[in-house]
Amino acid sequence: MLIMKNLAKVFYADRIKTQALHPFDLQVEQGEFVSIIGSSGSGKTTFLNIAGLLEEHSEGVYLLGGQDVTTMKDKQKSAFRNEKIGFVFQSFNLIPELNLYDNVDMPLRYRKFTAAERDKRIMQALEQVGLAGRKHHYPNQLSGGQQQRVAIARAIAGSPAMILADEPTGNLDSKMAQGIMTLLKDINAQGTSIIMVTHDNEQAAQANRIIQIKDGHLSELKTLEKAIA
Ligand SMILES: Nc1ncnc2c1ncn2[C@@H]1O[C@H](COP(=O)(O)OP(=O)(O)OP(=O)(O)O)[C@@H](O)[C@H]1O
Repeated sequence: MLIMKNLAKVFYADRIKTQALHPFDLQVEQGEFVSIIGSSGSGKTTFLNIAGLLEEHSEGVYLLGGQDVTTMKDKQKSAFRNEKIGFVFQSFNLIPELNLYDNVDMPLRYRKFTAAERDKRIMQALEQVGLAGRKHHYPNQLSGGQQQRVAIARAIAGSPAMILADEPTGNLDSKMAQGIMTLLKDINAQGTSIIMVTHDNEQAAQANRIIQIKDGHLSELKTLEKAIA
């Protein structure tokens, strides 16, 4: 589903070159749950931004769903991103002026769904995260864990092939965090691939695969002990 070959990223700022990601190969199949770990500045966000088509890679090939994203024009890329990828962020990124229903509707507005199809998708997504009864509520009327559930509903409503989650439980206490992990695992069990950046080794261990990034070098870990050592 996701194929990266010899992919690398270099930033130039003030004539300083930063090799944020050294060339690497990675393949993620449909239905896999991959966690990404690594210390601050190692390149995790850069990786996620490239995977999410928010940033361009400097070298190599990136195929998503069999399509080469390197050659896509901006408009085509945005539409492709909206269709294929759901995003979940540490700080939820809900729109405070919109109720839950309209927040989940946001990415669907850019798709060719009828109003009835959108309504069905919004309600199904809110039901899956257990918040259908609160569709008229606003984000500030919810706990952090509930807000993240709405963000997850927004991410899944368009039936993406893949969810990219950047520290999805970073702002939550451990009980709420495990609730979010359980929800992500349920969504993954239904076939959606998930790539999740986390600082939490226990959470990382709940994925099928663990990728560690160290100073821009990606490596796959067989066990988490290696990551902790
Ligand atoms: N726009 C940019 N311009 C120049 N350098 C950048 C840019 N974005 C990131 N970098 C550099 O690339 C490297 C990787 O950064 P990145 O944000 O991907 O790390 P990270 O692992 O996500 O860190 P954290 O856990 O602190 O969020 C760092 O050295 C960073 O300074």
